[in-house]
Amino acid sequence: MTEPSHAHLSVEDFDPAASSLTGSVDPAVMAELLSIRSSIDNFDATLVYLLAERFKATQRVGILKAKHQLPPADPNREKAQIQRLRALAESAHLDPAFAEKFLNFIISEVIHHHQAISESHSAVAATGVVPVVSLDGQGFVGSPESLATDDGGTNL
Ligand SMILES: C=C(O[C@@H]1C=C(C(=O)O)C=C[C@H]1O)C(=O)O
Repeated sequence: MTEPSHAHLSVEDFDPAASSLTGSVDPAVMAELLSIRSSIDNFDATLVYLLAERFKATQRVGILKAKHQLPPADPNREKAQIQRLRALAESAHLDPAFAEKFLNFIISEVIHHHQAISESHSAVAATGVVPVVSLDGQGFVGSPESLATDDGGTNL
């Protein structure tokens, strides 16, 4: 049986030569394909790091909003961001519709995080015992003591 795609694997387990084409393609073509794929793998790694940093920043915004009872979403800010991203995409020869969809996808995830932070924050204010949802949505981090700090216990 093959591993389910969500099984926890470390970076070292990645096989850059994994392919459904192995053995059925001219070796020179395969070599060129693998060479281009190694750049794709670097881009994908960079995207993960960039997204992680962006979510760290938006988590700080979420904590600030929760502390000051501000709404999770800011539609006018989003409109301005989308206009800018569409213009940047055009100048970079990237499909602006794709850029908009991608940004909206990320923003909607951020808003979910902000709602969760806000709910945790209100619950802690009321009871002093509800922990904070982790950034990856896989569980909880922090405690009432850590929430007393500006970074929600994340050391941001
Ligand atoms: C991060 C913020 O919260 C939300 C998420 C945004 C984003 O991911 O860029 C933008 C606006 C808000 O709807 C913010 O208000 O700056």
